[in-house]
Amino acid sequence: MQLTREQITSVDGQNMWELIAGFPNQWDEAMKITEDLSLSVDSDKVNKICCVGMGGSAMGPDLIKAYSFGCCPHPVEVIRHYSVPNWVDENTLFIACSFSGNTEETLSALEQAREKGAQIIAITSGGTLLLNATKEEFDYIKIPGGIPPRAALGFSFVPLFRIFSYLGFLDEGEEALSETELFLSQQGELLSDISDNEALSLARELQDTLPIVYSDSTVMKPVNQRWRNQFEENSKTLSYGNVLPEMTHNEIVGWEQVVHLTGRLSVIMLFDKADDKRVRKRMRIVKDLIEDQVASIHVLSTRGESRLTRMFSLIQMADWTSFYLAIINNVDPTPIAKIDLLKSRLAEE
Ligand SMILES: O=P(O)(O)OC[C@H]1O[C@H](O)[C@H](O)[C@@H](O)[C@@H]1O
Repeated sequence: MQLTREQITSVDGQNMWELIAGFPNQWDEAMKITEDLSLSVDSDKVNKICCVGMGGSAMGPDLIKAYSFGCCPHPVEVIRHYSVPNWVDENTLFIACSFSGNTEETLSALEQAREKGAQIIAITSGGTLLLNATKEEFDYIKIPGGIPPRAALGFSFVPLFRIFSYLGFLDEGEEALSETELFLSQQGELLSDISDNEALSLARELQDTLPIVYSDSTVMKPVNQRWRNQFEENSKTLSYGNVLPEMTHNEIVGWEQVVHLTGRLSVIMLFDKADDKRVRKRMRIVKDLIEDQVASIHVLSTRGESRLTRMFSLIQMADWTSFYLAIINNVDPTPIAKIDLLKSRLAEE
């Protein structure tokens, strides 16, 4: 059954539709903002990279970490906390990512990294982070503001791509950025056709279930995480996930005692052509072993040529699927009432 425009506009009060549909343009804008990037970081000194960010602003760092897994010569760590690890020092490239520039965990971690003499770059649209960057004169990339951080993934990821590329840490270049932009426009056209599209059909099959997302643990790990985060923030639907091979050493056994949930769980398996072959085989076996306990099981494969395009092909699918699930659930995808409530309670103490 198709959706109507009226159905969408009556639920999507703050126009998440526009943001998801506008993602390819955002990608293009982010490429333009960062095309003449120049940094004062001393790349010869850098021997490890530590990124900090929370929620939607940790997704860019997670993606660059996974994307550069096979080519970056240095370890990359992503911190989602007030504190930084003891190893952060003057040879650490420390990238602070906060869309608003006011997230307390990110600001606290940044302060510690400053004290330890790390080389700092900030990616933000404003707030205290931008203020600190200008006052304390560390490198920053200013991105446009005014939208929910999770809808600003192009603005948070492309600068990271450009930083890593500038420092010579990547094996794919500009052509991967352009291929991704073109791919996102073309796939976006298909996924925004409300008469019938893949994301909408998937959302319908997921309705009234708890979606569980499985994937390989290297390149696809943050893509897996994006699916869950978007189900949670956009669709207001609890989602769970895990990565292979690890889950085949413990979690798979847990499927023995979920009889009371049979029919209430759905599984999404994310595949990429570069997945480890043994992991791929494990994934297929897992599918066989759990198939009769789930409401539905969906195998999704990345599309496109470059690793970058492939990762973002399923990110865009996640964004649209979570959007449609929100509309089907009759909830506005934009507000995040529970996070707002939590923040106001935190401010009381
Ligand atoms: O990007 P920031 O402004 O630092 O925000 C990070 C996170 O903060 C809040 O919890 C928002 O509700 C999240 O959606 C967001 O991703």
